[in-house]
Amino acid sequence: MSLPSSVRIVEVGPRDGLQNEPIAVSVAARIALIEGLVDAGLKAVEAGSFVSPKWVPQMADTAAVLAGIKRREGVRYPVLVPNLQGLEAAEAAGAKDISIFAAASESFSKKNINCSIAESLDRFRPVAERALAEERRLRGYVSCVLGCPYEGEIAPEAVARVSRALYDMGCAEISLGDTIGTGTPLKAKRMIEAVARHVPMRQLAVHFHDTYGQALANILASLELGIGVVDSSVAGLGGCPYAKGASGNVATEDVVYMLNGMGIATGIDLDRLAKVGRTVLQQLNRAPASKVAQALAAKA
Ligand SMILES: CC(C)(COP(=O)([O-])OP(=O)([O-])OC[C@H]1O[C@@H](n2cnc3c(N)ncnc32)[C@H](O)[C@@H]1OP(=O)([O-])[O-])[C@@H](O)C(=O)NCCC(=O)NCCSC(=O)C[C@@](C)(O)CC(=O)[O-]
Repeated sequence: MSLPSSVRIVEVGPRDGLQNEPIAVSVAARIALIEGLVDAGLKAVEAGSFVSPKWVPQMADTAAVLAGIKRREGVRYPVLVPNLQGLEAAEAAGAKDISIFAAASESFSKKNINCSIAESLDRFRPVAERALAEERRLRGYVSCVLGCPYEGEIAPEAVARVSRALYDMGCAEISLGDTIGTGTPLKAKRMIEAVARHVPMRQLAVHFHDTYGQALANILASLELGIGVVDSSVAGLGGCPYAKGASGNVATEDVVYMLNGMGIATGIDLDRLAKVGRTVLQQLNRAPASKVAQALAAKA
């Protein structure tokens, strides 16, 4: 079994986590969350999204969040944009890292961004061209890679087609999203193998939600294939407002604990991370989804 010596974690809590919370978190608290995560050692922290506030009100004020954080050398603060309007707002806010987001399921694409997959790719092409011309780093997301809340099973080839299209647009990294967390390890492996026939493995990231408790097993299976980038969310916050029943992303605490135990470096201080998680959970008035966070809280 071959495993990487280090894994790069992309923290998505301040975006994927908070976008689904019924309690709106203040700009000051969003800034403090991002700063706390960077203090804990995270080198990529998704800061928010420039989407329609009618669709996702929790992400309004992302410009104010970007204006408020002290940007640190060597840390990336990616933001999601769905169209040129979003890119313009991201440019004005000084975002250097842009993420575009498509889906492998037609129904999910329509529910999430109000257009078909083909229309979304046509919409993303000029966004990608402009972002790259401005020397911004581009990340692409593919949602519903292991199942769709509206269509059920999704064929690995459908995921590969959309991933390839995003790669051809110049995405430096493609994140494969198990939006509703229905994936299991062997299915995850088959899907990644199909995508890796079109996109180099080193440019793939995995993004598992933990709805069915399969995320860590899926991550381990992905690492065995050569994946080196994992998305996760502090305290297991998260979900997608357009994927009913989708629970949180895999908790960053759980991923770091597992990787620490396997001798795989992440550069993250688990105790500091868990503290950041406890603070945000207090603000949201919620219990942690993370088993590791619960265990550490019991000891704190
Ligand atoms: C894509 C649209 C905008 C289409 O929405 P639409 O209604 O078709 O857009 P439109 O172009 O017809 O414009 C309608 C209104 O939206 C405004 N608008 C248009 N664009 C923007 C923008 N960028 N920023 C701010 N406002 C915008 C526009 O100005 C107009 O305002 P009005 O004239 O009515 O006042 C909408 O569907 C949308 O914002 N969707 C975002 C949904 C979203 O953020 N979902 C969560 C992120 S994806 C995810 O979580 C999955 C992921 C990435 O984590 C991976 C995984 O786990 O699967």
